[in-house]
Amino acid sequence: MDNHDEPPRRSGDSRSNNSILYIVVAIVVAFFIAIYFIRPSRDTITPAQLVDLIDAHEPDASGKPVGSLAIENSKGKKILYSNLRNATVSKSMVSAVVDREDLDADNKDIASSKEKGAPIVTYLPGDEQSLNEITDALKAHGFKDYSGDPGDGFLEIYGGLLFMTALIVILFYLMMRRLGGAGSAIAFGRSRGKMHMQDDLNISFEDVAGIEEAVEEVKEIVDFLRSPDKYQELGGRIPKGVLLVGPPGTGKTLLAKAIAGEAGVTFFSLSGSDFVEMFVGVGAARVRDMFQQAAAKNPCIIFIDELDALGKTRGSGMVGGHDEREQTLNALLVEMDGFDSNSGIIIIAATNRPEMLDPALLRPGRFDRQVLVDRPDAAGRADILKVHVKSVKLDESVDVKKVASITAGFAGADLANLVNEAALLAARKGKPAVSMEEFDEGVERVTAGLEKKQRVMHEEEKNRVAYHESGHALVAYCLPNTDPVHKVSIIPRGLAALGYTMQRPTEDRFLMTQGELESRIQVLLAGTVAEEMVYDEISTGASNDLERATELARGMVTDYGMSRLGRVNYRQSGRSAFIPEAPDERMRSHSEETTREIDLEVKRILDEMLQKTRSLLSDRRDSLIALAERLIEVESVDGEELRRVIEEHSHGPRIVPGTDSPKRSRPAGEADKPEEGDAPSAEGAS
Ligand SMILES: Nc1ncnc2c1ncn2[C@@H]1O[C@H](COP(=O)(O)OP(=O)(O)OP(=O)(O)O)[C@@H](O)[C@H]1O
Ligand SMILES: [Zn+2]
Repeated sequence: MDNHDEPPRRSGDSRSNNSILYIVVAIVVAFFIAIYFIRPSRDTITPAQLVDLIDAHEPDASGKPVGSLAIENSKGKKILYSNLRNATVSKSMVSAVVDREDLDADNKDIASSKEKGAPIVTYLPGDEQSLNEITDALKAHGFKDYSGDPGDGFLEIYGGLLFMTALIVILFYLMMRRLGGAGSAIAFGRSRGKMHMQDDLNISFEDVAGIEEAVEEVKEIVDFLRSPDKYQELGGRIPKGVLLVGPPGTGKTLLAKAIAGEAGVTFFSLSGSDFVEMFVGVGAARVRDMFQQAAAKNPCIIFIDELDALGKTRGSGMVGGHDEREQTLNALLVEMDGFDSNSGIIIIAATNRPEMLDPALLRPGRFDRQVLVDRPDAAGRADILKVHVKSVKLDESVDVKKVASITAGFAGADLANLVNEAALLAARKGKPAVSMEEFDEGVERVTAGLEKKQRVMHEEEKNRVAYHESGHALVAYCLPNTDPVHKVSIIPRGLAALGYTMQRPTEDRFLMTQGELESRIQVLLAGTVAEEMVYDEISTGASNDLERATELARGMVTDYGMSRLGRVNYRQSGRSAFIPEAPDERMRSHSEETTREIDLEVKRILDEMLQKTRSLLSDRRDSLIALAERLIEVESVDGEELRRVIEEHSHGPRIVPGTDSPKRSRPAGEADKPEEGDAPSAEGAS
C-alpha cells in the first residue's frame, strides 16, 4: 500500500484552531487573576461574624456608634438597615463598609490584617434569624438608619471589573463576527490549516478497482478538467458538484483523488465535520476561504468528505451548534451558486448517508450529479486485491480469486486492510512471502472487526437475499410491460437494503396503464414469493416491498378507478399514488363503509397479483434457482447475463399467458419514445 492512499486529513493542524481558543481562554483567566490581586482587599464574612463585629463596639456616650457602617445591596444601592430584610430576601449580596479605625483593635480575627475602610462583604441569607440578629445588633449599638456616604461601594469596585469583562467579551464577539464577514483580514480561522492541498497526486484510475461503473461516470469530469476550453466551445454544461454515495471504505476518497490525479489538477480536501465549529460563523468563513483558495488554483477539485456532517437537513440538529451548521451550509450553497460552472472548479463530496442531506444541496447547479460507489462484487474484490498485493511478496499458494470468494461484504478499505494484516502476519512468522494461510487468518481477523460493525452478511442470509432478489428480477424479466432489469445484486447497499434489483425505466413515466401497474405490483411481491418457495416462510426483509405494492394497489382503487368499485376517484386531494402520503389523509372523507370496501378491494387486488406471481415463479422455478445460484456465486448480475441465465433454464414462453390481456396497450404517443432511460431506479430493494 502506498502511503499516499492514507487520507491526510486530520493531521496536526486541526489543533491550531483549538490552540487559538486556548490562548483566548488563558488571557481571560489571567485577566481575572490580575484583577484579584490589584483590587482593593475585601473580606467575605458570614452574617454571624457581621453581628460579632457590630457587637464588639459599644456606642459612645451620645449613643453614636463607633465607626460607621454603610450597607448596600448587591446593585450598589444604599439601603436602610431597617430595610435590610427586604433587600436580602433573595440572598442578595450586601456589602457593609465598616470604618475600621477602631474596629481593628478589637476584632483581630476578622479585620486586623485588613486595611481600614475596606468593605466587608457578606451574603445575607433570607432566613429570619440571621436578619433579626443583624438588625438587632445594629439597633443595640445605636446605629441610626444609614444616610451617609458609604465610600467605595459595590459598583465602584466590581463595576470596573464588569466593564473590562464586558469589553473583552464584546471584542471577542466582534472578532468572530468579522471572521464571518467577507474576506477577513485576520488569519485566524482560515481554512488553510484544515484544508489539505495536493498538487501532483500520482493516483490514477488504475489504483481504483472494483467500482468500474463509478469510474466510467466520472471520466467525463477528467475530460473537462483536462480541456475546459473544448467544453466551453461546445457550450456543454459541466456539473459543479458531484456527490459520491456509498458505504464507508468503498473508495470514494480514492476515486476523487484519482480524478485529480488523472486530470493533473490540484486536489483540495477537507472533511465536512471540520466545518462544524464551536463558534458561529467560523465554518461559514472557512467555506468562503476555501473557495477563494480554490479559485486561485483553478482548475482544481475540492473534495468534501462526510458531507452529511455539515449538510444535514436544516433544523434537524441539536440546539447548540445547529445555528453554526446552518450558516455553514448556507455559505456553501451561496458559494456554489456563485461560481460559474466553467470556472474549472469541481466540487466532489462523499457521503454514506445521502438521505440525511439537506435537499437544497441536491438541486440543479449544486450536487446534482450522483455517483454510486458500491461495495464490490466477487470479481471486483479480486481486482482490488490485485491492486493491493502489488506491493506485497506472495508465494504461489495465494489465489486472489479464492480470497475474493471468502470476503463477501468487504469494502475496498477492508481488503486493503486484509492485505496489510496478511503481510504483517507473515512478517511475524518470519516467512519469506505471504501465503494463503495468512490470508485465511487475516480474513478471520478483519471479519471479526466488521461483524462488530454489522457489515458482514452471513451465508444463510446471503442465500435468502439471493432468492429474494432473483424473484424480483425474474418476474420483472418475464412480464411484458415492465422496465428491463439493469442489474441484480445481493451486495448490501446503503444501510437498509440487503440487495437490490435495478430496472432502467424505458421512458419518463407520466402515464401507466392498468397492466403496467399490475406488473409492478407483481414484481414487488415476487421477492417474498421466491423466498416462500424455497424456505417455506418469508422474512422481515420485505416490508418495504409490501408497503409499496399496497400503495400501488390502493392507488388503483382510490385514484384511477381500476377496480370493482368502479371508475370513481375516492381520493379528494387528487394526488397521484406515486406520491406517498399518509393514508388517513386520503381516507378522511369517506364513510366507514366505503373505507372498508376500499380495503377489501385493495386486498383482493393484492391477492390476485400474489396468485399470478406464485404461478409465474413456479413455472419458472428452474430459472429462479439458476439465477439465485449464480447470484450467490458472483453477487451481482447485469441485464445481459440475467437474460442468458434465465433463457438457458427456461422451458416456458417469455410472455406468460394471462398476464397480458389484449385490451391493454400503451397509451398513444409513448411507443415512439427511445427505448433507453437515463436515471436508473432502484426497484424492489428488500
Ligand atoms: N475500489 C478500491 N480500489 C482500491 N483500493 C481501495 C478501493 N476502495 C478502498 N480502497 C482502499 O481503502 C482505502 C480507503 O478508502 P477511501 O478512504 O477512499 O474510502 P471512502 O469510501 O472514502 O471511505 P469513507 O466513507 O470512510 O471516507 C483507500 O485508500 C484504498 O487503499
Ligand atoms: Zn425485495
